[in-house]
Amino acid sequence: MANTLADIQTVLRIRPFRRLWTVLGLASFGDWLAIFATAGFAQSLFDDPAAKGAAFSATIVLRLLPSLVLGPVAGVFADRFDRRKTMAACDTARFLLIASVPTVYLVTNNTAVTVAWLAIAQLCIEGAVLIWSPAKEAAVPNLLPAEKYEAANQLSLATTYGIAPPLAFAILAILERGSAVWSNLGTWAEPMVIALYLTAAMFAILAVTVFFFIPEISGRTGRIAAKTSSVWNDFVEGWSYLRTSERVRGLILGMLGAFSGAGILIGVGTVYATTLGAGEAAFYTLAVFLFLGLGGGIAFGPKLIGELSRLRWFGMSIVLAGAGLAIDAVAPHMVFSIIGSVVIGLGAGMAFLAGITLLQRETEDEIRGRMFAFIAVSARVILMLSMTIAAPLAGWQAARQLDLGFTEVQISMSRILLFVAAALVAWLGVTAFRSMDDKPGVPVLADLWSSLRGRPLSAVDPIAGTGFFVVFEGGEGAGKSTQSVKLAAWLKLRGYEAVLTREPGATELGMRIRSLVLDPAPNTGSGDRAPGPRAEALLFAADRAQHVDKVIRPALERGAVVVSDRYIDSSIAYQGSGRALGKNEVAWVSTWATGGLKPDLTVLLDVEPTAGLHRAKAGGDGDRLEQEELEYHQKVRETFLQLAAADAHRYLVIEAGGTPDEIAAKVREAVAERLDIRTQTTRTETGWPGLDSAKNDSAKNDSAKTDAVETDAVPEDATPDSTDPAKDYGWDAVVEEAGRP
Ligand SMILES: Nc1ncnc2c1ncn2[C@@H]1O[C@H](COP(=O)(O)OP(=O)(O)OP(=O)(O)O)[C@@H](O)[C@H]1O
Ligand SMILES: Cc1cn([C@H]2C[C@H](O)[C@@H](COP(=O)(O)O)O2)c(=O)[nH]c1=O
Repeated sequence: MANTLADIQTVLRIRPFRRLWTVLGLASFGDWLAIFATAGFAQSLFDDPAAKGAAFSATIVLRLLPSLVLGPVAGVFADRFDRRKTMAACDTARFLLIASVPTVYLVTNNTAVTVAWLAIAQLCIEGAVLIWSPAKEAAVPNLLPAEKYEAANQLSLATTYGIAPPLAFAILAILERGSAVWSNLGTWAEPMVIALYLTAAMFAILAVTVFFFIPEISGRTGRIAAKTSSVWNDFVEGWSYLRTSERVRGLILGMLGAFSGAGILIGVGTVYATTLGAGEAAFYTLAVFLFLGLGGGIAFGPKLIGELSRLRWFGMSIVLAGAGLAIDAVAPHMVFSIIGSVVIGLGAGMAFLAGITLLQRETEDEIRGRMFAFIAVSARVILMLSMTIAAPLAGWQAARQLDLGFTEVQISMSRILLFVAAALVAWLGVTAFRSMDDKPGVPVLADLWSSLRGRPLSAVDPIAGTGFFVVFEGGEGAGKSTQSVKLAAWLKLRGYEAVLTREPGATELGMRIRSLVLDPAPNTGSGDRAPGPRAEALLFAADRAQHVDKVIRPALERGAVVVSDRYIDSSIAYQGSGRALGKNEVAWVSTWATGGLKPDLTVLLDVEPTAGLHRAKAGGDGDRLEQEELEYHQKVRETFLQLAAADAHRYLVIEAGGTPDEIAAKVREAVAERLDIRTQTTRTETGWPGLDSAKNDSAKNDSAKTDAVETDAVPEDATPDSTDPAKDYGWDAVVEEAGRP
């Protein structure tokens, strides 16, 4: 998934996209030229410096205003009409409008008329942009396979924000510098007049290119031909879609959060820069680093995060931008502010790229235009609002010095606002993460770390049922089999469907694997019959994959309580640590093998290895692993204890020196407590007949519940299926245990 230059080359080899990308490049270039050429042209109409400044900002503001009026319906155009014709029509409109501005000036030679027309033209140009952009964004996915969207977006963003603006500025600079030469030719040769005609010509070329040379843009996967609903219905449909799609809502929320942070940052920027005591240029320096971070995030983000889920990446990037804002808020020195700005840029750039790509992927063709329009408009409104609120507030109240001992920090309103922005952005990032997470239950940092190394943790395969999964772990002879049987018998007697199982060897395939890995002294003949460490790890993982697929998952889906003698932790301890293959590596293989299935409770029976081995071997030689050195078993024990300490909630550690019945009582207590929690939360949704009947029984006779193991018989309908090795395992012992006086 991580993009390389090769991905970008592949994308450019797709002809319709290559043409659209060229169009996009020209359009962005034209847009930047149009913005600054019209603003520059407005300035040039006045001599007074104050009027010049006002004219410049007024033209920019005029461009933002239409989004408030036209914004809500702009996306409807993109979804309702042929996108190619919509784009060509908008380009034609931009050509005519931009060309009209210098023409009116040249024809009337009247400043008032020109200014009035300029204002009208500006409003209309922005209207055209508002309709053009969502049509373009929505068209991209129809020209490319989904896995190429990200590379295409990298290319588009780099063109729009990296190549087009400097080119536009360079053209304007050349025109200004050369004005001495061609201004003698007449008013028509004034730099900004030429710039506007040049821009207009660009849009004429675009209209022709889009209309005649990229027919694929018209090709829709949606239901354009059958559209009969009204514009109003389309508008309402866009809003309803937002309400129903949690992922798209999370995406939009996250993006708007990032824009509000950006607005506050821009609003307080200049005042904040003064608190750093780094001179006038501080603001511009920070802006440069912010944009460097932004470009870095867009260009290298996908490569950096490797295989991380894009849905997770989006939320994380926004939180990263929030962290950057927090760094800026507390930075005692310009160097820290620069670091903060780079971090903000990185986070924002990656969030922007991930956001656009995900929106293209997650939204259906017929609604996509409205979603892009919604983002474009809301982003503008939020940017304007946060800037206008933050800017005047930033200067309110003088800054105070805070002495930290090693350095002094200025506490000012601008820093407080930055902190508010940081908290807001981080909160929205977390909210977006939660509502979009495609790997619930998979630890975030471990997933990030594994993804950076090219091995993302697998998403947990969901389980439909409400079963409960208990695992016994521990070294050799710790008493796992003894306790598994006792627990299964106790559960059966309470009316649960208890499935007693083990690793390795709970399935037919597993039995074969068991003899492959455990049979002692296989080093006969060529001497390579004993599995090497990696083969051993993979054999245990293969046994586990089969075990989960054929025994554990189906049982949990039925609502049974699964009691397993060993599971993943044994691999982590014996192969990861004992064989020194790496605990994380081995855990990753097993997580993949099991689809991320974790036990609800792991009972670790901790036994000193010498004592355990003595019990387990019972005078014999033991299996291949039991024959390992004592040091090996010490490492195994330590690893089990470390695993338990790292997740205390999921583990019950019992010192295995007590009598079997004492240990069994502790296990029962822990299981009963957890099963009660489970039933309280899930019973009304799904029911759990076994448990319900047990509960009813216990309501009738509470004392019978505690004495059940001693007095009840194993229910008849719980007879195991003799063709299934998992059910055969230990069954006789369970029956015997249940009938024990
Ligand atoms: N609490 C205990 N105290 C003393 N002996 C015990 C205890 N629990 C089990 N044993 C005995 O120790 C031996 C090994 O017990 P068990 O098979 O249950 O252990 P295990 O952990 O499953 O062993 P393995 O690792 O070989 O599978 C058996 O003979 C059993 O009767
Ligand atoms: C699941 C699993 C097991 N082992 C080892 C641990 C024991 O030595 C044997 C199993 O014997 P038991 O009498 O059935 O307990 O296999 C392992 O090394 N890795 C594993 O993942």
